[in-house]
Amino acid sequence: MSLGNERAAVGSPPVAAVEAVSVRYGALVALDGVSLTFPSGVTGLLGPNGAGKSTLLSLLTTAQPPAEGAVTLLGERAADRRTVRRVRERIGVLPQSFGFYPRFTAQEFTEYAAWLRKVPGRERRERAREALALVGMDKYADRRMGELSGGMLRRVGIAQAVVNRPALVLLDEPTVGLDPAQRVGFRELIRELGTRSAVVMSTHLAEDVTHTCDRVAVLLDGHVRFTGTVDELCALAGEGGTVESGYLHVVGPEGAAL
Ligand SMILES: Nc1ncnc2c1ncn2[C@@H]1O[C@H](COP(=O)(O)OP(=O)(O)OP(=O)(O)O)[C@@H](O)[C@H]1O
Repeated sequence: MSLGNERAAVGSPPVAAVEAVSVRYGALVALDGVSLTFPSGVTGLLGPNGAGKSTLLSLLTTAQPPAEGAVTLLGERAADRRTVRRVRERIGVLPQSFGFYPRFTAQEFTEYAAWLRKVPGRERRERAREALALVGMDKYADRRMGELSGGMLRRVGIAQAVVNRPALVLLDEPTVGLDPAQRVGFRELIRELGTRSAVVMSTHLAEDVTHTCDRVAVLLDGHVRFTGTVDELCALAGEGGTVESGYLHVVGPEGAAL
């Protein structure tokens, strides 16, 4: 089955980019002149609590504009409302927690997400089926959302994020609340998504990055402290370095809590 977005060729322009973006909440500076590019494959955002990961994701979802700087999505500068509306149709989002009507079945919920993303009416049912099959939830398509386990809900969360065959998928801590076996399955799923779309995911788990990501950006106090491949991050800690030791090398004692 194909979701229709082949991996971009090497050397093609990034799928998303932020340039010198700043975000403030009152006096608090959540992002301070951050520049990053997001190519195809899976990019992990690592950083301690409050580093600015969710704020950066919210810029990429177009949920909020930056106070300063530019956000470019799928080759278009997300500056005016029309452009934002257009690019939104090609983006998939799994927020940290998502609301749902508990009496909706998984199929109905996913079709509803397809409607929100402007998938044509005649295609919605099939696309929802396809997305639920991708996350291994096809056998639970008729089960009500209020009756699903936490892990099943996360799977449906991914299904709704990819139902529009997005070119860019944004996942905010997708493995939170999953048991170890579910986490392994989820990592495979995210790697699979990374072969079809550019995926950006925030996480607190070094293991998620080790097993899932091609590239990683480390944020601390609203600044980018590192960006590069996972191997490059590991190498910072010397021979035998891991994502965790590379991360600690980058953030030092002040950012030690992932
Ligand atoms: N809506 C808001 N109003 C005020 N301050 C906010 C708001 N959202 C985030 N912040 C603050 O902005 C900073 C960055 O928060 P953000 O949620 O982006 O960090 P994070 O790296 O995602 O953290 P976590 O890992 O805990 O989810 C934090 O200091 C946070 O308290």
